Amino acid sequence: VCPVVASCDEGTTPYRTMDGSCNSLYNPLYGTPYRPYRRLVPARYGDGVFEPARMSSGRPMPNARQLSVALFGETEVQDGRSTIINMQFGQLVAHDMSFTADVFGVKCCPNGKRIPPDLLPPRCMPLEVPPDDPVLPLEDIQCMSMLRTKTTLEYPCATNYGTAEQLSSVTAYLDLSIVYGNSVEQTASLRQHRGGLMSVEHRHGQDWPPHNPNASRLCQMRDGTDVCYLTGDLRSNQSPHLAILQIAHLLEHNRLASELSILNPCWDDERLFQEARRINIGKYQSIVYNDWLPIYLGRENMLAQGLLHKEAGAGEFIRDYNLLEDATVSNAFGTAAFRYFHNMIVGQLELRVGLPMVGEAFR
Ligand code: HEM
Ligand SMILES: [Ca+2]
Repeated sequence: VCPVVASCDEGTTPYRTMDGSCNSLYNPLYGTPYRPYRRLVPARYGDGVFEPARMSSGRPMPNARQLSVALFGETEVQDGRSTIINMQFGQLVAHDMSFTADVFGVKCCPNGKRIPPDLLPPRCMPLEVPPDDPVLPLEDIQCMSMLRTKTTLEYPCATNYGTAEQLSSVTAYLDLSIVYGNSVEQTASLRQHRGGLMSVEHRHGQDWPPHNPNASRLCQMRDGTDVCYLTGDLRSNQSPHLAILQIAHLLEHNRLASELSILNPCWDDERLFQEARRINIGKYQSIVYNDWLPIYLGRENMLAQGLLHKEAGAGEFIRDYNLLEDATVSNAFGTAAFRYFHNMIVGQLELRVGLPMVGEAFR
């Protein structure tokens, strides 16, 4: 079903929509799922439309793994200041903003073993491991699974700009879509529909996200005691560290909804849900902008760029919302810039639970 242009009757709801539509009344679809990534510079495909770019000599680009090893090596550098949570919170933010549609689901290099080119599934472009690679051949890994994603060329709903454009499947806004999902229907399936609460399972004296009904497909389950959570984001089981942050934001929603219901006994389920969601998102955005981003961008730089403001006085507000601003994530940001943080992942992390394809791609 193709997304229809939302009609944003002002005043119908004071809350963020679940799919991010109507944030900008200038273009209600800015930042909504299943739209092409924005481009900072024009695409440069080999054939001008879809084929991978080539060097000016016409030869294929150098092997990406070879470049990675040559440029960054395989060393571990301990950070004297930050713990793993700095990296981990970033992954949560990344998942809130970007998820390339159809990036997973096809194995292009099963268990690290090469598939003969004529048997490769469509859209597969596995990355060959160079023979002199210092790490992967030791584990008998011949290649890494890489899948070219679906683009506007295949997706009938998206505007076709003539060249292939990749699509993001999540809201670009920092709206905790990782907790609440990306559409009205998805959110409805995650809610209890009473007391404004999100669905949870009570085990060992504590609340947890519900079991994922697609566990066998989505998670590597070693045995019946392994868990695979249902959250707003398909990637939430990728590592225990990521799952913990998903759980924290889910439980904070239910804590807020419960507190609000005591303070406001007349509020119905919808009001409690939306008000708790609004506060939860506000707190999270405050952490992103006031605490997390300054570590990397520098508070002074953020102030200079208008990403932060000098503290407003009591009762004062900053009104810098610009409805002409397109919040859509750019391809360069989702594909390159924001993955810079992959450099910060400590080498010995094990991805015991999680999407099998993710574990494989990451190796
Ligand atoms: C244990 C930590 C992490 C693991 C195992 C991991 C692994 C992965 C994998 C396998 C992908 C998909 C690769 C593909 O396109 O085929 C990916 C995508 C991505 N990662 Fe990470 N990552 C981690 C942490 C982070 C962090 C800390 C950030 C940023 C702060 C980040 C940002 C991104 C972004 C922006 C994408 C692209 C998402 C999309 O639009 O589809 N990741 N990561
Ligand atoms: Ca989002």
